[in-house]
Amino acid sequence: KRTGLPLPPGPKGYPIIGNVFDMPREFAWMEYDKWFKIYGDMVYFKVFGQGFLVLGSLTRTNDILEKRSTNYSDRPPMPMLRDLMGWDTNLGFLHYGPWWRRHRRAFHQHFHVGTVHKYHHIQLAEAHSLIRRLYANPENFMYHLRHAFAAMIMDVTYGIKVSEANDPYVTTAEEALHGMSQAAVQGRFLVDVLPILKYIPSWMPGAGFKRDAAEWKKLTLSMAQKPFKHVKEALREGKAVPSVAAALIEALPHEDDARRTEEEKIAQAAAAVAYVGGADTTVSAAQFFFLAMAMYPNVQRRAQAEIDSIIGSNRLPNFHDRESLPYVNALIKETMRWQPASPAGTVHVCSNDDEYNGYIIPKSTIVIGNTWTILHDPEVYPLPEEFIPERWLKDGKLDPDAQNPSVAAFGYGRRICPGRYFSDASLYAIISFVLSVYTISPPVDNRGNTVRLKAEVTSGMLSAPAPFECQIKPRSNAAEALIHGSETV
Ligand code: HEM
Repeated sequence: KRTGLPLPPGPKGYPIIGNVFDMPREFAWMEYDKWFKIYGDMVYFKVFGQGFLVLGSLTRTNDILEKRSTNYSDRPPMPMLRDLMGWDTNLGFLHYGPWWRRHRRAFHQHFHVGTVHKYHHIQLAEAHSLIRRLYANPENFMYHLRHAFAAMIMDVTYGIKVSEANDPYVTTAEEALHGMSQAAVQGRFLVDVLPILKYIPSWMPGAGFKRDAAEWKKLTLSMAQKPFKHVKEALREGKAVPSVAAALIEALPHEDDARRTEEEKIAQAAAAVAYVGGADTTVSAAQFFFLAMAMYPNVQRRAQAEIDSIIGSNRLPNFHDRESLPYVNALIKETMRWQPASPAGTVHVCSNDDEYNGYIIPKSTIVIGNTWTILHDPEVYPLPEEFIPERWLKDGKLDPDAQNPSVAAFGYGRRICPGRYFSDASLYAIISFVLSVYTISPPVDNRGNTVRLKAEVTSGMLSAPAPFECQIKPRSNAAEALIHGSETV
């Protein structure tokens, strides 16, 4: 209140505890969506003195998170994750500043829009393995999608071909990610509210969180160190295959150089974050695609008709075909919009007191861009709950004026997802292959009736479809031949 300006509007709270009872515990993005209808498109609330500002329109995210991004690109302190569980080198959690910038640069040089084409052959090969696995066990499609993305990212990042099941690198990464998602739930660990607790000895009663954190930390470190070490050794023995980690290691200063240790730390972290950033998000988007196909058969038929007319049934799609498949591209955009994997984005922090539109936004306010609301704005996307790829098309082509889901789906400002181009290509490979050879349909019950599927999602930091069943059947004999064939590109 130093400037005399008011705080933005929001639910009235109690002294000291603030809005602790209003703060949504589950499906926060839906709750915020309701608040915008009451308080307007920016809502401020406090929990134990910590201010939160939730933004509910593209105008607000553009004005605040994009145009003022120098002041809104920090992350909150996360004592449990960062100080105790070893996630302090993760680009996504780093405080904004020169150290973050160095990590971001290291990552960006291997995942920017002009370079991701180098990984297309890996993405196509893994999409092919996916359609083979779907043939063998279609009921495990959710798992197969996870495996497909893990295989893509491990090959691209480390040149490691993961095994079909129980791969040690993948198992460690998945366990580390599980620990991270547990600790990322706001309010789950008291140490995140009272950071001083991180100093209490592990043996003390009530310090169970420290013992848990120590176990999780082993996984976090192992996830980053082991595959990186593998590449270092392969390089030393002259056996390394091209990979992001190999390129990062080869660009390091000489072993005797004083800068080496620090640069190597950055290289190791930049490689590891690819799995962390991409796994849950891209996989969730691919799973939503399966759900959409099972719910919207006409959309699926139209996409398949396009593929059949452009590609025929004697080969699988490749990246050269992409421009000629506007409907498939529209379908990918609609997947990102319909059920965004990150519906409440990732929190940003305001570094210095700011004034905006007659309001004060105090330093340290946690700012949330509510992606769900932006991508479900009925003025921009009529019937937002429905899956309608046609909304992205005009005269049979992608409509350049349609508001792209990437205005919100990948976050905002300087922290916008640097893996978005890789993710988009991964989804294209998976979606175009699956549509070419399979028909996805809803399950049937014991009496042979079709089960009506609904778009039910999980809650948490990220959103994925709640477990569902569907039928996945080859479209024809020619499709079966493609599934078992060896041709990919
Ligand atoms: C559907 C797929 C994906 C979605 C929806 C998604 C979404 C996001 C979001 C919302 C953020 C936070 C942005 C912000 O703070 O405003 C983010 C950050 C990040 N993403 Fe992604 N992402 C996806 C795929 C990927 C992939 C495949 C990778 C790696 C190859 C990746 C790597 C990262 C990294 C490293 C960050 C942290 C950036 C930073 O804090 O500076 N993401 N992503």
